[in-house]
Amino acid sequence: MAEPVLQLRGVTKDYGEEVVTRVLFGVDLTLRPGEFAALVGPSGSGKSTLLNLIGLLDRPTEGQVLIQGQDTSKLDDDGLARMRARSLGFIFQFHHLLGAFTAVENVMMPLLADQGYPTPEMRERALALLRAVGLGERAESPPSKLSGGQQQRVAIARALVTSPRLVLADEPTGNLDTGTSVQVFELLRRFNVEQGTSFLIVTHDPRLAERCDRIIEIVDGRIRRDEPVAH
Ligand SMILES: Nc1ncnc2c1ncn2[C@@H]1O[C@H](COP(=O)(O)OP(=O)(O)OP(=O)(O)O)[C@@H](O)[C@H]1O
Repeated sequence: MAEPVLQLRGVTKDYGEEVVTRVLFGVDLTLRPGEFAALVGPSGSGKSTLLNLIGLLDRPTEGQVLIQGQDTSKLDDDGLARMRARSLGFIFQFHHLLGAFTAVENVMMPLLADQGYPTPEMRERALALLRAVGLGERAESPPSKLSGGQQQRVAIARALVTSPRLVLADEPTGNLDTGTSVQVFELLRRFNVEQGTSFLIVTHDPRLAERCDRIIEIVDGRIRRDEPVAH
């Protein structure tokens, strides 16, 4: 069987120093290449905390996070940053596009972070992604001239420009109306099917969760349910 893109082994997370609060309790989770999974659960249950650990933005108190088989607890901060740039893509509820740059420049940013200076190939790659999300004509527009759904499509192009093996999406449609949400969601699904990219999508919307192949539910810092969705 193909190597998992993600493995969590006994991951716990505590916050605070004098008063310690445990928010994740020994979470085990495996995601395989091409999986399209929803992460659901009540507010405060630990979804964002878990996503931050998987995204290598924070370290677990105990346990291990393996990305493509590599134990990330062995990496220093530079190693984590490289792993993040090479293997992971991020999509947030609020897209965090940079207002002073055009759409295509925003999409190029993760490539720049890796290599340091822009090249014509980077621009071509970013344009190809913008065309793939239906925004080839808007490449030179600043984010402020785009609708909410268009801005989120630029953010998706930016997340995918490095061909990550795993994309982490935190409420990617939380800020959009229902029709636009479905369009944005279908776009993620298309990349999943066409490129085999794995997705882990935090959502509060049960209808969107039901469109995924697997639903992982977290309650009070523990996985309470993890099952496939019958389509
Ligand atoms: N930096 C922090 N310091 C202390 N406590 C924190 C910190 N971040 C989160 N928490 C606490 O950890 C728990 C889990 O929070 P988390 O943001 O992971 O939940 P969530 O499931 O993502 O919630 P929501 O759906 O509302 O975004 C909450 O009780 C929260 O108050």
